[in-house]
Amino acid sequence: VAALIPENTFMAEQKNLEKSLEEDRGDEGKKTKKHKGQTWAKEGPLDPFEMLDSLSEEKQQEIQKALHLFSFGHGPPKNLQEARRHTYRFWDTQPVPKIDEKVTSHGPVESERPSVREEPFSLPQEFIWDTLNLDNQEQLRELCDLLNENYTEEDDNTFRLHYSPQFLLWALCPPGWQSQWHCGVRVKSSQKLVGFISAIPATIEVLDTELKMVEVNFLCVHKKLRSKRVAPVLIRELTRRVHQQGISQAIYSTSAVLPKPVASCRYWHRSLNPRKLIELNFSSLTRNMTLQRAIKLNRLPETTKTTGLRPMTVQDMPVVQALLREHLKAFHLSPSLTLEDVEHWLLPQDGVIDTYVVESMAKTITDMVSFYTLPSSALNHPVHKGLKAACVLYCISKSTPLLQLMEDILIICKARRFDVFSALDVMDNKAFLEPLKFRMGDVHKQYYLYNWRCPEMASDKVIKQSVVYIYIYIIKKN
Ligand SMILES: CCCCCCCCCCCCCC(=O)SCCNC(=O)CCNC(=O)[C@H](O)C(C)(C)COP(=O)(O)OP(=O)(O)OC[C@H]1O[C@@H](n2cnc3c(N)ncnc32)[C@H](O)[C@@H]1OP(=O)(O)O
Repeated sequence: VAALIPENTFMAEQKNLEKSLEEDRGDEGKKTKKHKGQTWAKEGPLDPFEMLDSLSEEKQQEIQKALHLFSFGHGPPKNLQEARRHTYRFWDTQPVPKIDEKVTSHGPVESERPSVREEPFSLPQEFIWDTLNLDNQEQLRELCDLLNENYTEEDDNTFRLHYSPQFLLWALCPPGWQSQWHCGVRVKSSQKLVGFISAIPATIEVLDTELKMVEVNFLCVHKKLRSKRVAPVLIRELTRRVHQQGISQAIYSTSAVLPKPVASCRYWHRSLNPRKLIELNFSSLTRNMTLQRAIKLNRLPETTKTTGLRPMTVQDMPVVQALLREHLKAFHLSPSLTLEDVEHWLLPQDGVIDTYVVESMAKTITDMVSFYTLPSSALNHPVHKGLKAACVLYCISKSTPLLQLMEDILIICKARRFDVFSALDVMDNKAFLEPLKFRMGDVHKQYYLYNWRCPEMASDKVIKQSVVYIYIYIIKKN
């Protein structure tokens, strides 16, 4: 790395950027000063973006591998012990409970309406804010590229996410979406998109309180701009834009441990194509396990058992909504879904979202399972081009035994050439994970509420599902 990057280039850039961002971090313990001109890139020895881009793909990958090796121990804490030792320069300034706080009460951390500043938070002069217009194909494609190349937490360049434009429209434009909540950062000179954060509207039941809030997702900073305090500026700017609409609470989930999780969940994975997963190094063979035994262990019946299991249609929407409403009542943290929400989030869309329902002899819908599709591409693999994952969103079984229903869904997914099926241990999922041979991943997912205090809850009391798993990271750790 040192040989490829002129000495001090990144250090100098980082100092300038840090300085500029600090001037805007008034509430990170420093007084806000007026923004002074910055000398990022142009007066430095070389623009690091141009320099790295001019290298061959092979060299860039070598650098990324090296950065990955040297980056252990950096980044936000991954567990509670690390969190207790970490100084949260940004998060300690936000209306969230402290990491060690014993929360026993419910309610807003700050109940007064915040005064909302009119103008956006300022960026170093080489960068500009850009509200993305996702109706514009070009901008949607740019967002796909940013996320597909940068939306992984740990990257050793073996896999790349493959969000499609349709998937992002599904995830980012549900009923009530607002374009100002699709908040991007571009390099002024080249217009390259290098940062993004989003919010979508959500009505969430937290215990017995229904709150209109936003769900924050797709926080992403280009790999070459990491660790420069860009993320806090993106979060502040999005918060300002959400406050402008009179909303003061948010829900979000990350694998990082921040102050302070309301619930912690874990990923589980079911191999549908064990040979491929092993060849791709996603799964590994444990001691005493041969490839043949792994294939046998994961074998599924050829045909499904449940009569009346079929894809959901528009006509099913009201019944599915009622089924969900009834089911969600049992949970402490759950979304409240309108008919339009059900249409948007659950109605099957090829390559994005699938929902299967069970129609009884009496023509009523008794059960449902939904899952979304998350493909990724394998980089530099001699045989395999990519990997197709299904991630469960909701499963409700009222009449069909849960194990039978889920096994049938696994059979359908295998027939549809999914390689792996993933689930979090939220809702009632624990009941089918081990019996159906899911394997526990070693990555946790923490759920957070912004500006809302509430005691910690067990994962099986949570039903809020985020549609954006950082899949590659999760699977490889399995
Ligand atoms: C009322 C409305 C409110 C709306 C807002 C509600 C809050 C929403 C909150 C966001 C919900 C997002 C939900 C999702 O999308 S979760 C998915 C997050 N994205 C990724 O993992 C993709 C790959 N990684 C990246 O792009 C970067 O590493 C990111 C952008 C994550 C951090 O960039 P970078 O690595 O270059 O770091 P920095 O130097 O700029 O900044 C360092 C500061 O940032 C804190 N940090 C690090 N990672 C996260 C994280 N995932 N959530 C919140 N904070 C995070 C960190 O503790 C430190 O603060 P502190 O330790 O000093 O205090």
